[in-house]
Amino acid sequence: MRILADENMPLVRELFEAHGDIELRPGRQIRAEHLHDKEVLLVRSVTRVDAELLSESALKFVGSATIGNDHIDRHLLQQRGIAFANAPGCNANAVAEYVIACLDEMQRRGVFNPDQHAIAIIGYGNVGKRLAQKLLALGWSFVVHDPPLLATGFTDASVRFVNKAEALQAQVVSLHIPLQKQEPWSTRHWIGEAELRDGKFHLLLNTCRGPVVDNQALLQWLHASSQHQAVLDVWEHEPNVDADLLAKVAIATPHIAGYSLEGKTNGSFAVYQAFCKHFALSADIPEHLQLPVPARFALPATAVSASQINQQLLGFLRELYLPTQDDRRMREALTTADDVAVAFDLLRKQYPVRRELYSAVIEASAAICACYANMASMLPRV
Ligand SMILES: NC(=O)c1ccc[n+]([C@@H]2O[C@H](COP(=O)([O-])OP(=O)(O)OC[C@H]3O[C@@H](n4cnc5c(N)ncnc54)[C@H](O)[C@@H]3O)[C@@H](O)[C@H]2O)c1
Ligand SMILES: O=C(O)[C@H](O)[C@H](O)COP(=O)(O)O
Repeated sequence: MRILADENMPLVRELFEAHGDIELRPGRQIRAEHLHDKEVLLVRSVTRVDAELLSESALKFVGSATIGNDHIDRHLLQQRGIAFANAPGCNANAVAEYVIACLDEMQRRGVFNPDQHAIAIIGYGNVGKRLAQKLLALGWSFVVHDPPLLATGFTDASVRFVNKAEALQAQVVSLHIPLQKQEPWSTRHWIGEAELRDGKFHLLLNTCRGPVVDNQALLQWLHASSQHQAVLDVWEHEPNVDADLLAKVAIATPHIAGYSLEGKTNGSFAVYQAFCKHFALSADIPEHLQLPVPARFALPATAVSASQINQQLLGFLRELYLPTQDDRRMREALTTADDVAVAFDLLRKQYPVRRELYSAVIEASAAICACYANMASMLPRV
């Protein structure tokens, strides 16, 4: 079998080489002429899989090691009888930890106060649910907006669902919806001039897709008041980041919210398992490719109240991940770059190893475990 894969897919060679010849290329440079002799294409979000790319191909399987699918023409794949798999949920915990880490930083800067501010989670899918679990565990108040999910009959008594207007009355809005065109749930410029004018939120976090927010309207909103703050991991017209917007954003990162080692590796594993299923191959993942535990933390026996434990947990998260380091690297790289797009992609390609608190081991006394049973999502292996 001949396989073409994005070079930024971790473990791709180790996983797939037993099943065929693998050629690796930078995702943005994958072209139709590279596919004429391939049966399998493995991509990330930067490769548009459309009629132009598939014009010379006889592909049988396309895999995307991502949650988002907006770069894939799935209708076309279906028409052409090409199997497709992505990696739902692979980096959901990474994104949720990124959002908590950013809120923690905004709390430190006095922009976010969990005792006074509510967070609106927009989109209650894999990421939104993970984030909600962590907010519940931390005791930070939030509401949820996801009408397409409610339209399926979904219920969840642990959260409060609100309509869009009500969601935008929250002080903080965090976006976790797909970029999609289909009405009635189209999400391009879901936050635009009207939402920025009529909403009450003063802090906007976008970790889903750049075009979900009208970036020019956002820039004007940021100029209008120093109270208005934004955390952007994704950008309209990525990798061409607008320099004025970059300068005004509180925390800026190069589309890495999901780039924990776990998040990226899970993406490769999920695509590998779907590939094996499709071609009826054994899908065992060798033990030596499983990730080691990233860290062991101990909760002091003196931390008995919920707020003391929360502070400890946020401290552990800070030890594993500080979004301010990504922010600094991005500003340094982009403000000195001859070519912003190249610099943006290089930051992503050379992203340092980042591990999740979720896969750390946290030691705690039996009393804390009993009192904190509800913190399962923050304390996975007490
Ligand atoms: N920055 C990153 O690194 C990163 C990582 C992972 C995912 N993402 C993005 O985040 C998005 C969400 O991820 P997920 O895993 O939670 O996806 P998901 O598919 O599990 O959930 C998306 C949720 O959004 C809801 N939704 C769809 N349209 C909506 C609308 N118009 N209004 C309100 N809700 C709507 C859906 O009903 C669904 O529940 C992905 O599509 C991807 O684009 C970004
Ligand atoms: O949708 C996702 O899973 C992420 O946004 C995406 O995977 C980011 O990383 P990329 O595929 O661009 O490397």
